Amino acid sequence: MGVNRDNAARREHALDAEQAVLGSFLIDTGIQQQLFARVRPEDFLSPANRKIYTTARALFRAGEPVDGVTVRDKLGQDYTRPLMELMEITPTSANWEVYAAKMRDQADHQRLRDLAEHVLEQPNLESCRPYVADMSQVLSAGPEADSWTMRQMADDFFNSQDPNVPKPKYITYGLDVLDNGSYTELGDVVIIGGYPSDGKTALALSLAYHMAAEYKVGFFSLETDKRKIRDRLMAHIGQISLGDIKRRRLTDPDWVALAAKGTEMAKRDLIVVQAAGMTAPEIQSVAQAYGFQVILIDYIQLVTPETDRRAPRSEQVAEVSRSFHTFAQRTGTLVVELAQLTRPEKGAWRPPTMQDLKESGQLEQDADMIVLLYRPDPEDKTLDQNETRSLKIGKNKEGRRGTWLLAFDGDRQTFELLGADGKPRRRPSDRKRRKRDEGPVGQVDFWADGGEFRDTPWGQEEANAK
Ligand SMILES: Nc1ncnc2c1ncn2[C@@H]1O[C@H](COP(=O)(O)OP(=O)(O)OP(=O)(O)O)[C@@H](O)[C@H]1O
Repeated sequence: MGVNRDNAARREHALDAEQAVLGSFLIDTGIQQQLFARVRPEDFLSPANRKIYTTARALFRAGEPVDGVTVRDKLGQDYTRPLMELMEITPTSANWEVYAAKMRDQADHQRLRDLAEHVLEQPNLESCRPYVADMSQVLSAGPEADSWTMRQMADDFFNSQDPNVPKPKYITYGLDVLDNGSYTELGDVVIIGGYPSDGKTALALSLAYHMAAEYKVGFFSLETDKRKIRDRLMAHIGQISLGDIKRRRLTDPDWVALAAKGTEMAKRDLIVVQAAGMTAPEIQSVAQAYGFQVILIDYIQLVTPETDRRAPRSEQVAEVSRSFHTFAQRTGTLVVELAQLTRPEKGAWRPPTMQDLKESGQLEQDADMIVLLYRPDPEDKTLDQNETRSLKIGKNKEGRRGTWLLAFDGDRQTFELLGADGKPRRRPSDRKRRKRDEGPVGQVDFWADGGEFRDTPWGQEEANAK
């Protein structure tokens, strides 16, 4: 009985705070910008209050005025009375921040209680982990925005340039055009866009394997079966034929090649997660539970949206995109999202652009770097459709953009930058022709040649407009 009374009192208290926050922005337009940036929809325990809030915030974000009339127009006549009451019972907007903090506390407390209930239902320690990770996430999210004054910024800048301070560490991908021309760090979002079957998964697996030498990497596969991932990785790592793996025709030299990579493989911290049907928060919980520093999502449009299923597809994808953007920043995780591109209307071939990212412009907005991978122009008879790919850096917030030609060896799931002579440094077909008795291919550095990022005849750079 006592517990129920406590719950009821807590709820009543929370609803008072919600009404005070809603009333505040309805009577005072001056606080709206700050309030809409600080108050999260999930802080409202009452669905009706949350609806008023999200409607008003959507109006504000669309640049529309927000007051009792405009919000009522969006919500319908049924809300006339509740909106009027909200304005009547709010004497001042001066205390909105106190009420917003109360709401946040209440909502976080409720979330913890819900998660604790889930923990109690779990049969073993392992299945508790995602919930405990979520609990620590709730507890670590501070209510205050992380702000920096100009003075603090200047001080920090001078300190950061001190020669005694270790240089910043940027992510290396094992692909020289990315390694030398981008400055992505943990906490960023990178998109690899491509049409189906153009090699996004192959490229992402190679990047994941490379990054796993330094970071704890999680590869979330929403589409490809983990055994297929395994075969592709082994073809890539051992530089052996994927076709031979499929047909179980591996020879002694192939086994030797794989065995030679045993020590290297053991040191790579790469975990493949079968993630079909997962939502963004579910992926994020698993990522936190495993402590991944880098996650790759194959592919983003397959992540199950949490929003209303009847909402337009673009809104659903936008929600997923924003969720990963916030997650990357909040947890300092590098998020690499694979994304499908919409094929252009029938007609002449054209290289894809960032606007072709399927179903959402939000993806483009949330990314720090966007890489597009595609087959060359079919009319260009000098380039083989199967063995060549273009790699375009379409968005590079802190670096240069450009387009490069790569040789793609599908049978070994390996990409290689084309040489200055316009030919692959090692032609895929040469590799295929390699005699079986030649033994293992010694080369591991499937892209990294450590060379300088240059304006080369085979890479055309574009002026970075942004
Ligand atoms: N044994 C093989 N020999 C040659 N090429 C192969 C072989 N196996 C697969 N490939 C090629 O590898 C590529 C694999 O594409 P991948 O699945 O990585 O593309 P994707 O962009 O992720 O596509 P999707 O979005 O449909 O998953 C394809 O171009 C395929 O033709």
